[in-house]
Amino acid sequence: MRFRGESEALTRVGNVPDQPLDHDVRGVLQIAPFRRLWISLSFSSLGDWLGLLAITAMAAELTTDSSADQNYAVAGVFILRLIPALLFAPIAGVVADRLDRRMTMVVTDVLRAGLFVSIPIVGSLWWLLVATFLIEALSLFWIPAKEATVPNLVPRERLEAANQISLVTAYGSAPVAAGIFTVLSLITAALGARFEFFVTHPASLALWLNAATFLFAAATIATLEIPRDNVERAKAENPWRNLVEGWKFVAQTPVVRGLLIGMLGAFAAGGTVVGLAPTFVRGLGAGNPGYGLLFGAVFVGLALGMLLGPRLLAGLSRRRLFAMSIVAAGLLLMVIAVIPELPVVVLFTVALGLASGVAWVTGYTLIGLEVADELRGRTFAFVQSMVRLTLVAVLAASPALAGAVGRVDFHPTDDVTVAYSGAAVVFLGAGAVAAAVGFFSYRHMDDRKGISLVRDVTSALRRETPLADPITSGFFLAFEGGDGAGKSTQVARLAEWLTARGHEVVVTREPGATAIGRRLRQMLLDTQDLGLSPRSEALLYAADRAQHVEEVIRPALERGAVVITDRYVDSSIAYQAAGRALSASDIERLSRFATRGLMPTLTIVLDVPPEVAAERRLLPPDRIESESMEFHHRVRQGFLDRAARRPRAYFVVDATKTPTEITAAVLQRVAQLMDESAGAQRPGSQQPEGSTP
Ligand SMILES: Nc1ncnc2c1ncn2[C@@H]1O[C@H](COP(=O)(O)OP(=O)(O)O)[C@@H](O)[C@H]1O
Ligand SMILES: Cc1cn([C@H]2C[C@H](O)[C@@H](COP(=O)(O)OP(=O)(O)O)O2)c(=O)[nH]c1=O
Ligand SMILES: [Mg+2]
Repeated sequence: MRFRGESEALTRVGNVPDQPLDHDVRGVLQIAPFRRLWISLSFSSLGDWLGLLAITAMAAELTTDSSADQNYAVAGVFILRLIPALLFAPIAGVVADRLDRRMTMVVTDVLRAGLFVSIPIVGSLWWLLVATFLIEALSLFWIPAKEATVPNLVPRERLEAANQISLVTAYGSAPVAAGIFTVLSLITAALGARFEFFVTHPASLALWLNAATFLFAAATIATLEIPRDNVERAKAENPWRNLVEGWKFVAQTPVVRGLLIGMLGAFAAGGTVVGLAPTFVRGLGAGNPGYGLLFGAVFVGLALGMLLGPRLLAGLSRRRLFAMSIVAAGLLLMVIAVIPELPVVVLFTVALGLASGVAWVTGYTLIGLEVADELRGRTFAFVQSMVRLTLVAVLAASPALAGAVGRVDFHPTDDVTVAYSGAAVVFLGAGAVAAAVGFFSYRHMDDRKGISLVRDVTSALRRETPLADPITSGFFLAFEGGDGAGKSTQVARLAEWLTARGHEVVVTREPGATAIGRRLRQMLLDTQDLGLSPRSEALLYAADRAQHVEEVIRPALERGAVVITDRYVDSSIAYQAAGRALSASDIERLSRFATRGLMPTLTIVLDVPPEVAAERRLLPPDRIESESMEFHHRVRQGFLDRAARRPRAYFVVDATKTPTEITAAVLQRVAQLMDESAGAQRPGSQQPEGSTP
């Protein structure tokens, strides 16, 4: 069963955004409503960190008996912060989608402020734990409401910049909070001389300041207008159905599933690193300073990745970028595990942080771009709860696993021994898992199947227009060969056969299939010598082709038609590159620019010696036909070389045979191709029933 509104629930952008993503940070902050949300977010994240510091400090103070008890109290705080996610996240998602998101944020902020104020006043450990649990539960309602709101305030092309700012602010406020906490501790000490209360409750100031940040955040949000789409749809059903619908959506939508799996892989690996970093560093023979260095490296990398990564690869499909960065993070973790040298480890850790930062930002952006408003809250809530669940599981399991593995000695040669700690071995495994998961997620949601990743990445780095989305419907066949090889004859026969089999067939040619193209054709084939230079000739053919693809070929393929073109890119390679001796790679680049990378499924080359072809000619020769025999020999070789390089995409026929023989060979090959692709369940391909031979 498919999810009811899948096509509407996904707001499809296409992987190559129509408008390039705009990473101008100042620009996005000029959007007043987003700026207000961001200010509020900055204050509440500052408050969050401050609260975490204050609460853990207070938990330790309230349990003065023994250091073991203190550890338990602190661990208890962490566990209490994670548990609500499991219980409430799904409900929080439904709330974020059904209710007014602004009200949700304001109410949760005010309630959190109240709880923070109450902690030092009640002053007991049990209340501290209860309040922590409640605060975390409230945050769970606040987060999906906030995440789902960002795409409503910011135009799509600025969404990624908005996410970058939000994430960097959320994590960047941690050191600021630590600084404030230290200052507050000093003030508290001074106040303690006059008021007994501050001696017994040293974390109170931090908690109250924290409460103030939440009140401020609430006041800021209260003034915000949040436009919503389609809330009515979510409200039309009962909450229970909303919940089930949210789960189904996540489980049945490939992008979201791929995203979730990728994020879980990344967080599992990340959790392992956090949990085992101290042991791992000890295994390297580096103590606390090494640990600090490694932590710093992760944060520097994360910040770099969040800020620079998306900009560096602005033109790349976000789905590809997301999965790729998770694979990279996994591989980097494996490298870190096997090289037991601190400087190398630190360097790779920066890279690891970078890859994770990119994955994080793009993951959020993808949800914002591709999930429709009324399901977004539930999607974010789901991601949140799964991430936390994974973290708890991994944090609990990885130390035990590392202990069970123990030290492993590796002997590259007889007299050399490299010792690996259990932590290193677990890192290796976690890295492999993350890489595999990233690869799986890539396969799952790749939206540019058929376009090489390397190609996409290089053109993104070079700031070239990315190749267009691959065509997944219709069939694209090209006939190539010298003048008089018999192309027009064969095109007509193939078209007739395909039409008889029930296909919509579009027959077209180059140059001159469009109004612009016909004018270009006149210039190109005029026998009167206008002194056209080879480069300008190449550009005119490319201009004709660009118009041809845009006006004729792409629309027909999108309808699911079979397009047969008499000449295409290979003619330019053969005539302009091989014939006119221009650079083949220049011509190739020019053609890619003109076609945005659209290539035929199959190219049929009719191969004939130019002398034979010239004898078939009935009309007087045009400008190109008038070229020398050497020229036409080079052209012929140009076609054959090209076909030899990618034999699977070409079918070379000896065109000295009779037309009937050639047709038979061509029909057989085309029928085979269509059967193959019908077997491969190519979406949209027209395969009328009863037409298989
Ligand atoms: N296999 C063949 N053997 C002999 N003559 C052919 C063959 N195919 C086509 N012809 C003839 O050669 C001439 C050029 O054919 P055409 O299909 O227009 O070639 P192209 O489109 O490649 O220039 C036409 O007069 C056509 O009837
Ligand atoms: C499409 C294309 C054609 N040409 C030349 C080849 C042909 O001589 C001419 C097109 O003429 P046309 O009469 O359409 O071809 P044919 O004689 O094979 O039926 O343009 C190029 O040089 N470069 C190209 O990219
Ligand atoms: Mg022809």
